Amino acid sequence: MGLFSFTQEIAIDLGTANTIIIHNDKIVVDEPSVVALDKRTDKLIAIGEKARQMQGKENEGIRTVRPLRDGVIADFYAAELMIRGMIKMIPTKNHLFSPTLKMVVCIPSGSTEVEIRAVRDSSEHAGGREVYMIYEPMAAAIGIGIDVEAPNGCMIVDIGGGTTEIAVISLGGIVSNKSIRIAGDDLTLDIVEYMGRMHNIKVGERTAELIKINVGAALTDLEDAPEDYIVHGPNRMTALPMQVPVSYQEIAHCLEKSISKIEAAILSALEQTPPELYADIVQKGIYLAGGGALLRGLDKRLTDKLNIQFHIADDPLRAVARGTGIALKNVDKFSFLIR
Ligand SMILES: Nc1ncnc2c1ncn2[C@@H]1O[C@H](COP(=O)(O)OP(=O)(O)OP(=O)(O)O)[C@@H](O)[C@H]1O
Repeated sequence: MGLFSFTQEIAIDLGTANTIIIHNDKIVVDEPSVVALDKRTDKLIAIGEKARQMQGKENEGIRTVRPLRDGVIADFYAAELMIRGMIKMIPTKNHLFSPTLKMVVCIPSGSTEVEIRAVRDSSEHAGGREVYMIYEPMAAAIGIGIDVEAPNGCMIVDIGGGTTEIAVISLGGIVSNKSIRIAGDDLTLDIVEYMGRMHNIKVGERTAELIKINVGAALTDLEDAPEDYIVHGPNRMTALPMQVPVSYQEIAHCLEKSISKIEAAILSALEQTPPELYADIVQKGIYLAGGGALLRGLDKRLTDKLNIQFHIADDPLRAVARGTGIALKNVDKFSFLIR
């Protein structure tokens, strides 16, 4: 290394929907996991929010790409450009020399060897010299503030964009885990399909996501009910503009099937949990993390259905990133990090 080389330590929550980077205990990047590329040359045009704004509005020369699908890298080239570009967004005092990167990156607990390799390769190509990986539910648990090394079982349900990860953690390891490819993005697609079928209105994924955020619900009877949300878009048949008020009750119906699948996966994970750990989980409750945890009434629905208390993590969209940041400071201590 040269005389002026310095090490920058970063933690990356590389998500299907959002990527968050932590540096010096602070969130320095929080952007949608999207890149816009020149169709002809494959050159990078925009990253993150700027690229997201181009989604669905591309002209002939531009394509937007989400490099991750279902929690894993689906497009290596785009993933590398995205990681590199987001690292460049980190405000740094020293612009003259590029730093040596020490990174902790989180990966879905169901990742195959090939998928883990893909994250490592992309991180190294983006400048990582020392790359550690951590499983997402472990990072979520640490981010929630759980002592993951204690001889106590805890269950984390992390509902992200592409995957729902359900894991039981004890003594610094994942005892059992279940990862299903039904999560926030599937709920969004349910809404796209529903709006077309029931209201004859064509909506894109961004509008459907806004519907989910504004009136998405897991119960048809909410104590704190949101007002109807007005959706604007073209009629599917006539292409004329229309506006439709949507209530949370109808969105709860529309999401029912996917939520039931998440519920069934949690139940099956509980069935596979060893009895001693099961008792700990019943006593402490189950923790919900990831953006999906924000769906109205989900915690209540699960609590009532399974008769175990569900707790929503503080700022659930950032729990995994917070935990990854803590792991970064403890790379010598946490033996469960993948080197
Ligand atoms: N208020 C909300 N209500 C419901 N869903 C929400 C809300 N806010 C965000 N989401 C959803 O959360 C998902 C993103 O969550 P998160 O950032 O935890 O996922 P990710 O880490 O990018 O994905 P993955 O873990 O699958 O790789 C998106 O599908 C988004 O639509």
